Amino acid sequence: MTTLQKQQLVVSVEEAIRHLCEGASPVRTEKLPLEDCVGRVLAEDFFTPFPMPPFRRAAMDGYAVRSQSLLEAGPGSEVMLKVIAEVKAGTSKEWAQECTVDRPVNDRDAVRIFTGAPVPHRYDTVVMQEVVTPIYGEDGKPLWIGIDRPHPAGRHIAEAGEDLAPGKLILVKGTVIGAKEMAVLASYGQAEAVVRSKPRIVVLPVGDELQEPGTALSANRIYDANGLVVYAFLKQLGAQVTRRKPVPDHPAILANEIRLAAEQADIVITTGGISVGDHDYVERSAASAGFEPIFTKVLMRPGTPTSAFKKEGCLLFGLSGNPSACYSGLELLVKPAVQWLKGMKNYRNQWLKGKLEDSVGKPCPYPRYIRSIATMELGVWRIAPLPNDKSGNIAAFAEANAIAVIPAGGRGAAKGEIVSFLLLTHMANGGLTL
Ligand SMILES: Nc1nc2c(c(=O)[nH]1)N[C@H]1C(S)=C(S)[C@@H](COP(=O)(O)OP(=O)(O)OC[C@H]3O[C@@H](n4cnc5c(N)ncnc54)[C@H](O)[C@@H]3O)O[C@H]1N2
Ligand code: MOO
Repeated sequence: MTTLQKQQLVVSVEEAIRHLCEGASPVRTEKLPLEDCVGRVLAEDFFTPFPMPPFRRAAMDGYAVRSQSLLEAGPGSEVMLKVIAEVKAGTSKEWAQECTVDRPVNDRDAVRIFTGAPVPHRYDTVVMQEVVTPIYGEDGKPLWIGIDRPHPAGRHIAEAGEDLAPGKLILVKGTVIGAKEMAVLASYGQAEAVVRSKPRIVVLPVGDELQEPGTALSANRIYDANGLVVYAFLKQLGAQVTRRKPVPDHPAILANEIRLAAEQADIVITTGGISVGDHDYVERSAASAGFEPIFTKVLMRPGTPTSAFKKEGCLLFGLSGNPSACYSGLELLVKPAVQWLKGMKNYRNQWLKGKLEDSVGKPCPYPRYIRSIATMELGVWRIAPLPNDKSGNIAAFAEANAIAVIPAGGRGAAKGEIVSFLLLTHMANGGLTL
């Protein structure tokens, strides 16, 4: 971190994320019914408590037989086996064993069996009913079966523990619980899981010019877009979000709002009022509310004035008021920090590589994060930069599905150059609305 002058703490995006995570710990944990754990982050490792499957079971509907009985079977020389019992899924293990107990080793017998039923110890293979010729009794049940081929031991049988041995670490803490993870937890009969609580976040849009949506727009004023942008973004990340009405450009009122928000939140996010203008009060009000700066300038454009502060267990982000810069701050900085607080092991953004479809001429002393459309063609990501991508505009970022990075320096980037990019948070690419 470079200290340019008092209170100007300049960081790169990577350094900003490191400082944010170093200064904050994952939030509280709670025990919840499994149904309420979708999208939550597991707070404890999960070790398998017993073998899976828990017993030796049939994987097909058919007949449990001894492979030895079929050694001489072949086309035209069927081996006939007597069907001595039937075992279906849910049958108690004891009953399945009892039904074949004390039979002479060489007897040619079989047990009618169904998928998921325990395989009696006597038998080492299951023959699918499609390859068996049954002779039925008066009750419609098979009395004898003819089989015209040998059958290797173990076929169509799932051995106890073949899927998972007991004591195996199968879900590590920090895993997000989705349908796949439910397969493990539910298969082991877990009714509850210990998960991280949702981070509590308060959003404070700042600016005298801002009006609430739904009111008639006065001259020279604008609607508060960022309040809802930040709210929606954080909901997609699975946070518990409260959106406040716009706060005026007034240092004492803003300091009080920040103080009140910090009492109820793990993160407070302001938008606007963070630059160098006479009426930009976020930094001063944050200090009055007892916050220490973590950084006050980020080497990125848009969103250079993005700042972060901390006070005890609370982080405060000062995002830019320009909607596109505000959104960049959310994707590049707020998202990894929120995911860290959620206790996610993969909290960092996943950067990909793609080929620029157009040159980007505008030189910039900082890395430029441009809104783009990323498409995959023949295994290669292609990045089309969107026109009119100004920090104060909304069209380009509303249309974009990616942010690509043009490296710092006077040159920009040429068409065909390989650049890093990030797919934007969206319901369709991993966001969660909870
Ligand atoms: N002399 C300088 N001026 C500026 C600099 C600079 O370095 N020197 N930096 C510029 C850059 S870069 C940015 S980004 C902006 C950031 O300004 P703030 O974060 O303080 O934001 P505001 O000035 O309050 O507002 C900027 C712009 O965004 C509109 N806005 C604000 N809040 C909302 C909202 N909730 N919804 C929609 N739009 C909003 C606001 O009306 C302004 O038009 O500073 C530059 N200035
Ligand atoms: O950093 Mo500002 O967001 O370029 O416009």
